[in-house]
Amino acid sequence: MSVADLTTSPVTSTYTKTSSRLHSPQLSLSSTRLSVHFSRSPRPNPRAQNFKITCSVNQVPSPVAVQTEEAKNKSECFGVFCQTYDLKAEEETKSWKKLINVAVSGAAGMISNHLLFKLASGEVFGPDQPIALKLLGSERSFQALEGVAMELEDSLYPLLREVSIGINPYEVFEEVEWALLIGAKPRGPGMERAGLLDINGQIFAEQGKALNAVASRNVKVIVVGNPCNTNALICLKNAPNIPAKNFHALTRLDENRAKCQLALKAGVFYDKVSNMTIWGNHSTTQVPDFLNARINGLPVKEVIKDHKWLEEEFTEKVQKRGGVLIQKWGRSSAASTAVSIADAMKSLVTPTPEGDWFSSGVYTNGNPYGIAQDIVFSMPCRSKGDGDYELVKDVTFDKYLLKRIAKSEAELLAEKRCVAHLTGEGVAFCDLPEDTMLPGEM
Ligand SMILES: NC(=O)C1=CN([C@@H]2O[C@H](COP(=O)(O)OP(=O)(O)OC[C@H]3O[C@@H](n4cnc5c(N)ncnc54)[C@H](OP(=O)(O)O)[C@@H]3O)[C@@H](O)[C@H]2O)C=CC1
Ligand SMILES: O=C([O-])CC(=O)C(=O)O
Repeated sequence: MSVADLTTSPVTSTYTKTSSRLHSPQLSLSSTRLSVHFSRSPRPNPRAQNFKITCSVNQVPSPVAVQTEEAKNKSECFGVFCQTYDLKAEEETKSWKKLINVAVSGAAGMISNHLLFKLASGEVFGPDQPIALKLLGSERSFQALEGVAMELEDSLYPLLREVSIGINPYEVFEEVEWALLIGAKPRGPGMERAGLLDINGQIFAEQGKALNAVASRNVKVIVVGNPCNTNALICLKNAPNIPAKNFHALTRLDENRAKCQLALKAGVFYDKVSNMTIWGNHSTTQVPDFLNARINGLPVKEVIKDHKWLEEEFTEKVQKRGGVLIQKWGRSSAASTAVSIADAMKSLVTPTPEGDWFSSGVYTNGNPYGIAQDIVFSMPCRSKGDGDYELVKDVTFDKYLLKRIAKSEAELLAEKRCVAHLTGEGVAFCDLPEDTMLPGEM
């Protein structure tokens, strides 16, 4: 649609998507206004070279409404974050790093409500890293998203330089260096897991396409929305121009839960537990690895002699921790999930302590453990702090561990068959094992 079309015909579409970088006018619908944004790509400075028209739905904008001032440049900027300021000068005087763009989907949800404030405070990227938050919601949540943005305004975070809100992933993901994909439909009563895989899979297929079209070529993607491993697989398959290695499914919450349980049993503080791997799916088949984990630098089995507890109670406690919490709290883990997302990000931007590792659900191609190729599986990783990671080679396996890993692997292969229509691999065929559940399901 062109400006000429807009001036002569009523607007009927709610918003449009583009399949490539934004060369053409973009429409987006908020609850009260329709904004048309023109941007030129590539955009070295997102605050330059833009023109914005803001008009009410059903109103015909006049060409004189086209505004070119610097102050109106940021598409979808929110409130105080639309003020002009000289970030470059501040970067120089404060020795700040270059602004980093972080997109968060499901931004009006419970997990985001904790995470956004951690990100804005500098807890993840450090006190010298200014940040732009790009919040993705939907028509359903737009008003709530405005409320979230208002709370961010009122928090006066020095490092938070931009907040923008939108419902079109092709706009929100533009040039982002991190994408935290949290938004997903929760599984409701009576809903089959296959149904959840399909509904949420479609969200992640679309978001993968949008990332592929407009995000930074080296964007790091953390998928949180469940079923997160298979959603991450769908997302990366729809983003062929972004390295598959850059996609993560969040299993850090499971790692943190496992460390806590081992510390409790051993009677030590949880910072004494290291080398904790979660293998496999973020589901009740996940495998918390007590064979390679350490307490005070010693193998867990030397510290906790009750091996039956390790194999049975410990493993099940970690697998079902989310469900027990839902029973107590009436809703699923939000604060601890946000903490674990921050932990997962910090693990990628700071060097992993010597000898230790962290868990993340990552793409299996080329893995040294013999796990099936072409799925997203939680495995032990190390990072130099550059946003990238490598898989840890020096881990050992025994029969128990291999058998459990094989079960989680089989589950993920079945999930993959269920979403073949979303990964470009043909006709879906769903034969999920019956006991497959999310950690929050009991
Ligand atoms: N990997 C992990 O360790 C964990 C993963 N999770 C998962 O994270 C996700 C988000 O959890 P949480 O923030 O607590 O959930 P909330 O229900 O609070 O928020 C989820 C957001 O998802 C969005 N959404 C997208 N599509 C739909 C849809 N079809 N129906 C309803 N909402 C939709 C909504 O935002 P909008 O309307 O803006 O799209 C909503 O705000 C869930 O999938 C949950 O299972 C939770 C805990 C741990
Ligand atoms: O099942 C859920 O939505 C919650 C979840 O993932 C968890 O607590 O680990």
